[in-house]
Amino acid sequence: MWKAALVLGGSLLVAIAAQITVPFFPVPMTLQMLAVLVVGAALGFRLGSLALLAYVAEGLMGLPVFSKGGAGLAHLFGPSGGYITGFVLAAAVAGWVADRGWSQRLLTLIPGLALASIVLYIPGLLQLKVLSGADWGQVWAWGAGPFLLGDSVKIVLAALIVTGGWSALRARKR
Ligand SMILES: O=C(O)CCCC[C@@H]1SC[C@@H]2NC(=O)N[C@@H]21
Repeated sequence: MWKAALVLGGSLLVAIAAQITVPFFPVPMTLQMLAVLVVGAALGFRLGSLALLAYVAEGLMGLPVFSKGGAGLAHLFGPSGGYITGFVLAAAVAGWVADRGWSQRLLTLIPGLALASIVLYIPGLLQLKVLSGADWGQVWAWGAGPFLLGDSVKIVLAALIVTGGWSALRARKR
């Protein structure tokens, strides 16, 4: 029961983060990546992946959980939809990293979350490339360049939130 609550709670966190946007074209700046990394690293591979699969299922059922209240197959296969596929993969990688005990220390979690973020970008950029037919320079300028600095901050923030959360839990148990 509590596992279902964690999965649904994780998907809700990503849905809320999707509504905090800065309108870049054709891919918006959002807080989803921060939420995805926190959910994956906090819940681990199995529950983290399930939370993001639940998120995608909610969007496909018509709930306005994607960026700017988006939903449905058209959004998933639209210009920013590849990143949504990437979110599932990134949560899985962040969870895999956590399952190895690397979410206890910033020194191991930050590189792990950076790897998850690279994995997130692969389907995002590939889908943008296929849909737009633009050259890779343009795809990079639309889909990666404007976000690299902000997303680096999100990686560090996510690592601070997760390691801080575990420290607080350990302190309470003592
Ligand atoms: O439409 C959606 O719901 C997905 C939006 C994806 C936005 C991507 S995630 C990686 C990069 N960082 C951002 O802040 N925006 C893009």
